[in-house]
Amino acid sequence: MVSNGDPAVEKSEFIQEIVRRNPSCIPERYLRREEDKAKDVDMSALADDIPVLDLTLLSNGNKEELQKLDNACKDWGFFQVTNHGIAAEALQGTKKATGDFFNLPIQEKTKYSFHPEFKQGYGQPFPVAENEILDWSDSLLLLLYPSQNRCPELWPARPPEFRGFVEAYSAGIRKVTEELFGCLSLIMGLEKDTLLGLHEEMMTAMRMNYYPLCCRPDQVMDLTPHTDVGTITVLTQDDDVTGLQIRHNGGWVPVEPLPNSLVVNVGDILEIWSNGKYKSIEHRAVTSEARERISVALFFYPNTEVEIEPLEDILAAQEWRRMYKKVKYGDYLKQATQRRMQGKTHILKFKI
Ligand SMILES: O=C(O)CCC(=O)C(=O)O
Ligand SMILES: [Fe+2]
Repeated sequence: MVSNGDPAVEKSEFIQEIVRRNPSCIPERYLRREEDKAKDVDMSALADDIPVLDLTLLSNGNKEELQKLDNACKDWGFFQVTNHGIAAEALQGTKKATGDFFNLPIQEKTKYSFHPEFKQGYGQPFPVAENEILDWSDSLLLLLYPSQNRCPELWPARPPEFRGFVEAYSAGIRKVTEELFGCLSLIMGLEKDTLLGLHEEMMTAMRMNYYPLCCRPDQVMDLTPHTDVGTITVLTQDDDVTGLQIRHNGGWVPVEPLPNSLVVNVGDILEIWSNGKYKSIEHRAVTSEARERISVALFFYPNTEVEIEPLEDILAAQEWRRMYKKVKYGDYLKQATQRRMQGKTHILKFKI
């Protein structure tokens, strides 16, 4: 019996609090279904095949590396990036500040509780249906760019270095992202500044994920399988605990942390712009060890007024038909945030 049946515990919104009160309790609402577990196909043997790219080579126009980027986006939708120019101290400091925030007393953290109107803050960002199984994670979501989307009152004051790290880290990751969009534009046969320009104003949101330890990690899901709804996502994760898994050939492949590297994935909008050439891949978080884990994801997405559809130049160069309808990004985002992330459900609505 893993659930202790205490209704006060079962209603708590923060899994970290539930674990703190009783580390051996797994409330019913967090237990995975047996039939879902039975569908898991372990493909960890392929972990070493997930591409690792060198950003300096990419930026210098190295043909072989650019070809690897093209293959990575086509075949995996995920890759790791080294030589990206972000100092190890900035990466480690951001993760440490994230951990320090989550380790504050709950009364301190709830000062930054999720604000439904501003759509950011600490806590569950999506409405959850009564019968839905909950994820074994808590998160802090902050909208960073454009700066008028910021809610300074939802930026934690503790630890004191939190704000400085987020500012420096997100500025560094935006530069990496701009560089990647330049390289992607070139390999898609477009002008170098096309993809960045298509955003009109590149928006950025940051989700800090905290996965508390679990006495029976096999019984829970840290983060439900989903795709990201922007153009690309750049993530930094703990160096010494594997948790992120990606869908590949019907199974799940772990993304083994490569210290001080970044994990990048294709989001739904890049899949649409490329008319399906690049894939927004389902991913999830699980832990096989009784360990806590942290990840920090930066999501990049276009201005909400931008009309999203397969690019004309791409269609002209492809042998297959147009695969997605036109949609205003704000409408895409609205339908995607009305319910919890789940599989590829959002993009499927716009498939022709
Ligand atoms: O924690 C991870 O590695 C994955 C996080 C993620 O997929 C997300 O925040 O969208
Ligand atoms: Fe994600």
